[in-house]
Amino acid sequence: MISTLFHECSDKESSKVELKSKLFGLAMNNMMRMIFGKDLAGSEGAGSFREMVKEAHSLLGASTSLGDFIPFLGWTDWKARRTILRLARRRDEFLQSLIDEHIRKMKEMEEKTMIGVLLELQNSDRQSNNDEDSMIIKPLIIGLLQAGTDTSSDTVEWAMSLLLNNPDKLKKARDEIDACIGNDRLLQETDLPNLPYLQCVITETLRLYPAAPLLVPHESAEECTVGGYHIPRGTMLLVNAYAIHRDPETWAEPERFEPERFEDPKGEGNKTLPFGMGRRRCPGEGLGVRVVGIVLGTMIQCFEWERVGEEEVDMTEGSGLTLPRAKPLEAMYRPRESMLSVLSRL
Ligand code: HEM
Repeated sequence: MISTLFHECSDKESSKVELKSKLFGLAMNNMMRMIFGKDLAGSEGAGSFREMVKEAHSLLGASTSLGDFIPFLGWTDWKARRTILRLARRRDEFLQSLIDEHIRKMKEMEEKTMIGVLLELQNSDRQSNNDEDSMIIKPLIIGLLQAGTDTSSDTVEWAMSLLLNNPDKLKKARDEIDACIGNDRLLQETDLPNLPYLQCVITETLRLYPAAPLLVPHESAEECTVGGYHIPRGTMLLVNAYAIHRDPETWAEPERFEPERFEDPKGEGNKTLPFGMGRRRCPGEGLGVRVVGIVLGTMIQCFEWERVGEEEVDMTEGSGLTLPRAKPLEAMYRPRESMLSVLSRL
């Protein structure tokens, strides 16, 4: 993405870029490379799969189904149910074609991929049959693509929006990167532990804009009491991370973007839960934090970023299972003079 941004802009003057589609494409390709060992950039399937992920997240938002709140009105959701089933079929066909292609090419492939390992396990288990395995492998991949793409890309987009509205924080993050890495090479994963302020920016972004604002709906396995409320078995439970993260009883000036609140481990400390908690906590947290750190850090390291106009970036939120921006982020950018030699080698 950095290389594309560099080659798409002019050397000296600022160019305008719409970041959402670029960031989502990057997250998607990243996951695809891990799962299938190949980059789907520009392929016909990749574009439509992106649309499918977006559509699924907007349909699966906990607040979009009336029947979840008033069960006898469940029939009013018939249209959404039909759309979800159609979407599931399309997604299934797309993934099946990738799995079939992988099986055909598997012998020639040198690198191990996640799908390769799963298919090998399938072959070594004589008890299994192909249909049953597809029923395990495909949902696993869908879960990863669904959970691991726009969560990361939306977080980078929100972080950049916040930084554009707070140029002093953007400068502070850039100064830290320059001091730690310099301008002779690109930021790498191993640099992240040495960039505490960048980490604070990410934590503060996830506090204000948690990628899954109501986490993922859970169901009580047993009858229980929570905060004095009786919860029958089988009740859908939503955790409002968004409200917890902005609770004025917990946070000083909760609406303010203040990465510094996480600098002091004894300060407001880690009272956020953007990845959930307990056994169903996000298993992709480590990967998500690294991907967001590398992408955001490299964007800050390589380019000067500015708002498109004088007015602040509009921070209106969209809806769905995840928390996208209502309008894709547009920004002005130009390569940093000091990074030109690194960028021109990409
Ligand atoms: C900034 C990035 C991310 C955020 C903020 C995030 C957040 C979350 C949250 C809030 C949950 C629900 C936890 C709960 O209900 O208690 C979740 C679940 C999940 N996440 Fe993430 N996630 C991110 C990245 C990823 C990545 C990169 C992957 C995969 C590679 C991933 C895979 C999953 C899976 C498979 C689940 C379902 C776990 C289960 O149901 O047991 N996530 N994530």
